[in-house]
Amino acid sequence: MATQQETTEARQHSGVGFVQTKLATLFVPPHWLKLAGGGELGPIQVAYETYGELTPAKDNAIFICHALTGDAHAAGYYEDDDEKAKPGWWDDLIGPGRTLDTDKYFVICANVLGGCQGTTGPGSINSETNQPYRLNFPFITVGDIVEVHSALTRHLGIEQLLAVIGGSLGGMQVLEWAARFPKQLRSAICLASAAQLSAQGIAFNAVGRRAIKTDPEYKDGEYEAGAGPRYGLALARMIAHITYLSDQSIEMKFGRRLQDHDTFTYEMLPEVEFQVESYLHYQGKRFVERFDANSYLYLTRAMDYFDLESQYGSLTNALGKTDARFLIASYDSDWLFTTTQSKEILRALIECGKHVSFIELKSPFGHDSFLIEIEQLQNMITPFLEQAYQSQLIESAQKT
Ligand SMILES: CC(=O)SCCNC(=O)CCNC(=O)[C@H](O)C(C)(C)COP(=O)(O)OP(=O)(O)OC[C@H]1O[C@@H](n2cnc3c(N)ncnc32)[C@H](O)[C@@H]1OP(=O)(O)O
Ligand SMILES: N[C@@H](CCO)C(=O)O
Repeated sequence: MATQQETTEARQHSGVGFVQTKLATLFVPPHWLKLAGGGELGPIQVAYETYGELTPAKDNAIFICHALTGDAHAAGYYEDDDEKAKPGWWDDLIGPGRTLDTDKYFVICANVLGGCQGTTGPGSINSETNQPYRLNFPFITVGDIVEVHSALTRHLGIEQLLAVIGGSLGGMQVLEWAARFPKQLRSAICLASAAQLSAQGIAFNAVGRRAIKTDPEYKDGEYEAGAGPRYGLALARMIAHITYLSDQSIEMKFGRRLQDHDTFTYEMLPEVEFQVESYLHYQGKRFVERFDANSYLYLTRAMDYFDLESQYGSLTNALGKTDARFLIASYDSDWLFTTTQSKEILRALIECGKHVSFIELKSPFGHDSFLIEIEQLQNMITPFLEQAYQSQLIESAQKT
């Protein structure tokens, strides 16, 4: 077994090595963020990480938009991580020589507005009352989330991003970014996402929220930090997690196998008989350790509200103003964000004459494939980014 020192050294020399989360304070009053749902918010603290170096021309930046429960920690390790800690959630894709090659690109990832991993959200202190916002936090939309990311990009001195990339809720942000700030991105990669959350998606979110709100520990959102509706939040995650899997992956991983015994117990307790039950309980338990219930309510609502077509009149109106090149990818086993939904985006982009590539990737892993199928992502994204990078270099050379 590796010693602590060996583990530390191995981490320091793998990928981007040790990283730190940074904080930016934006929308300092009177420059409030005007929210889509009405009202305004400020100041807003944003937790973000960067990997690689920004060029003097500030033309090599890539922004990663994370999904529902992700965070700014996309790559590397923190120096004080314990031995069991895993690297950032997309570590295999980010680093020297990797797809988001930090020898070449400056990669940014920020926690979303409304989140609970450093960016202002319902658990943050409202500077006007000195109390956590809790349910006094205003309703937010994907548009508001993108406003904050866009402001962070400008705060870092970057006028135009080489690429914006994200899966699921992250993909919604990519589309919204192209619609809202069409000139701020040169290319856009939208994975396992859609231009609107389906009715089925809203339905699952509704059940999750109900699980949280009916937990007696929810206390109308007035629970103390570190406490709260653990049972309801775990249940919400268990339900949601099923939607991130596929029938095939559940069969593959667990089938009907039993967890700790060879025959049925014919007992109601302990509750865990099958491996899949144990797995879901584990996913629920892990989730409660890292996520806040009020954030979950606000962010799932933001997803429910997302509908580019109704917001901009049509998808072509929404996506017609940008000159960005698009890469759209869906997964054949994803029943939460389907290929049909990705094709709606594709159709609109073709209709308005945009440069777009589309692929339906084959994977048994359902919606979460974009977190798991790293090799596929490498094969698809590396050349797409290289092309964006080269065309940028040519354009810059022509200008000088
Ligand atoms: C997208 C963003 O922006 S970031 C947010 C992404 N992160 C998350 O969603 C965190 C939650 N994690 C996950 O959803 C998944 O682990 C993924 C998608 C990240 C990776 O998927 P996979 O590699 O297929 O892992 P899988 O879903 O099989 O889970 C493995 C875990 O289940 C545990 N497990 C497997 N079988 C069982 C079982 N029968 N009983 C209990 N636990 C089990 C494993 O021990 C392992 O635990 P660990 O994560 O502590 O190491
Ligand atoms: N499993 C990922 C993707 C959900 O869309 C998450 O929790 O963020």
